[in-house]
Amino acid sequence: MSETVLRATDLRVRRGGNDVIDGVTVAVDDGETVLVQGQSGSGKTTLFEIFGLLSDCSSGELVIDGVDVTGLSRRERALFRRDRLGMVYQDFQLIDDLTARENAQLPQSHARSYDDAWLDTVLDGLGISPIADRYPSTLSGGEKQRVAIARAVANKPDIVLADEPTGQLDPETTDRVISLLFEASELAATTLLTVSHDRRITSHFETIYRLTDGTLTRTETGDQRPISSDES
Ligand SMILES: Nc1ncnc2c1ncn2[C@@H]1O[C@H](COP(=O)(O)OP(=O)(O)OP(=O)(O)O)[C@@H](O)[C@H]1O
Repeated sequence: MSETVLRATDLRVRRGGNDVIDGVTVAVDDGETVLVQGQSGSGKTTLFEIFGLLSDCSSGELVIDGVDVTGLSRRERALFRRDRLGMVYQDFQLIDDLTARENAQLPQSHARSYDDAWLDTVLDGLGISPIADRYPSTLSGGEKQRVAIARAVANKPDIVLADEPTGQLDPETTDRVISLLFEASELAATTLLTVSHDRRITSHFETIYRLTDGTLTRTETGDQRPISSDES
C-alpha cells in the first residue's frame, strides 16, 4: 500500500474577512499525480502557497513526510522546502542574471550539495542542454517553464508542486511541458501536485479535485470541456 506523503486536515485560510480556503481535508499518496482544478479566485494559488510552506494557514493541520509543518519556524520551513519540495511557480521566478543551467542548479547551490550528473540527466531529459548557457531574457515562455521544472527536481524532492504550469502556453507547448513535468517527476520519483484552471491537462492526472470557493471536492473525471473564448 502507498504511503501518504501529504495530509491536510480542515485547513482554513482567512484573508480580507473571508475564508479563501474553507476546511480543506485531503491525503496525497507517495507517487500520486494530483490535479486541483478551479476557476479564477477559487483559492488555487493560496492552496499552492500553503502546501509549499510559503504562507500560513489560519487553522488546521498539514503533515508532509510525517512532519507537522504547521509548527515549523520560518527558517525550518525554508529548509524543508529546499530539501523536500520542488516548486514550479506561475511566473517561473527565474533569476535574470543566472543562465538556464545556473537557475536549474539553484536548489543544489542553496543546499551546498551539488550533483552535476543528476542535473545533466534532468537538463538532457527536458531538452534544456542546448540552451543551458542562455539567460532567461533570451528564452521563450515554454523554455523558461522547462528550466523552472528542471529547478523543481534538482534536489530530487518528495513532492513537486506546480501552480498553473501551462497557463500562459499555446496548446502544443502545453502538451510538451505537461509531458516533461511528468517525465521529470518520474525521473526524480516524486509525487506531483498541480493547481490549474487549464482543462487541457486534465486527462494526464490520476486524481482530480475541484476547488470551489475554497472547498475541495474529489471528482472522477474533472473538467475536460474545451475552454470557450469568453473564459480564461
Ligand atoms: N491578501 C488577500 N487579501 C484579501 N483577499 C485575498 C488575498 N489573497 C487572496 N485573496 C482572495 O482569495 C481568493 C483566492 O485567491 P487565489 O489567488 O488563491 O485564487 P486562484 O484560484 O489562484 O485565482 P487565479 O486563477 O485568478 O490565480 C480570491 O478571491 C482573492 O481575491
